[in-house]
Amino acid sequence: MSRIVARPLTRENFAEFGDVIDMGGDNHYPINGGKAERYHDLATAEAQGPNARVLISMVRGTPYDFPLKLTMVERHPFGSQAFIPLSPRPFLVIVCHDGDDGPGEPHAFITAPGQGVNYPRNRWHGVLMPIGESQDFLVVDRGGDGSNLEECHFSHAYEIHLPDGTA
Ligand SMILES: NC(=O)N[C@@H](O)C(=O)O
Ligand code: NI
Repeated sequence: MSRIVARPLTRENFAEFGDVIDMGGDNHYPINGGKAERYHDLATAEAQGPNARVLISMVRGTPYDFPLKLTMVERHPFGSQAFIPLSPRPFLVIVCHDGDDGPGEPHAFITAPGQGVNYPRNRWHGVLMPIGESQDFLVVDRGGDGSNLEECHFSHAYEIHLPDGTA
């Protein structure tokens, strides 16, 4: 089984896959007379297809055991999907570029505590994977008619490891 070790997620190394949702970017400015700072335009929510609209939901995810046997990734053909953690804990992010016939090799990242991600429409990704304990997330994705879920089961599984020292 191919072994993949997750690497720390940064704006730079995740840029080819999607958007990072945190306060580490440069696009921020004061609002409300200086009583608040807005971290602006971190990601775009995409919603296409019949009766499409952008949804804001919450998800309580249960943790996965590691090393993880990754057998499947999914994508959403009609819209993007963002996961913003409501607690300052890292979670695992799996993404793939498009391959010749389905997803390419998986790339595994571990977020910084509190960091969220946005998968653009049709980005292959692993399902939500908390680490160590249950974690709540805000989810921004697409609602509407039609099937917005496409799954791909790999012909061979991948063994996903967390970096040494991850809780
Ligand atoms: N179905 C759902 O809300 N979540 C998945 O799409 C996922 O990416 O975890
Ligand atoms: Ni998804």
